[in-house]
Amino acid sequence: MNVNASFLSRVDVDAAIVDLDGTMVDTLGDFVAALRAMLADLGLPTVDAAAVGRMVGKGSEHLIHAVLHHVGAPDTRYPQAYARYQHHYLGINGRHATVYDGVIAGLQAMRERGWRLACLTNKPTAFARPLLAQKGLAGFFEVVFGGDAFERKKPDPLPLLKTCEALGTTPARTLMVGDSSNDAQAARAAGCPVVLVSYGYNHGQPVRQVDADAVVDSLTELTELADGATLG
Ligand SMILES: O=C(O)COP(=O)(O)O
Ligand SMILES: [Mg+2]
Repeated sequence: MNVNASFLSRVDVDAAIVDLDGTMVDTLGDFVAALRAMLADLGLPTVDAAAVGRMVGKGSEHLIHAVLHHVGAPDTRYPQAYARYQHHYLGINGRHATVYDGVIAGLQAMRERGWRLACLTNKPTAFARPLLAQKGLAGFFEVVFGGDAFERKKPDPLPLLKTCEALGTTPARTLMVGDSSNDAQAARAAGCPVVLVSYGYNHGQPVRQVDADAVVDSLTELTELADGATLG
């Protein structure tokens, strides 16, 4: 269950930057529904959920290019596909999505420890904010940044550095909590410690192969590690 589980009891943490899709909310159903409606509008073949799960994580633009390629459609369909996807996603946002077990209690425990909290996702801000509000998560976060908030997205370190700046914290004391190699690579490059959850989307790859400080099965497990609990 744990990789270097003791590291959190040794690291001083002032803040956490928490990823959204695959970490706090299981949004695969939303992605699948919006993409299938988009493909139907374009007269293209449908996609299965497992394939979508391997393609999410790098923002809407990447996802749509990948899906068009997956169904054998030319990339010239991209502008129309993007417009239809935006339309459908905004319409169904949150309808096929559920908060993972342990998220609310985990975020509460982080706040009780005095950690400052930011949400940083590659999801467009216009999708992320209503989703957090709808799922009762918005109130935990001082700042929320989507994939369009900065010049570059995760795995680039820029969004993490900008989020630390917004929180007024140093990267070395700001924990990244995510579900994929995007989050881990961005954290390593920014100099943030990083913990990954075991249950999200990692481009179809085993999350334990990613270079991270720890892998946890829930956000409550993460806060137990931070309290120095012995797990293993
Ligand atoms: O929308 C995506 O591509 C994934 O977003 P995430 O950064 O919250 O995992
Ligand atoms: Mg994610």
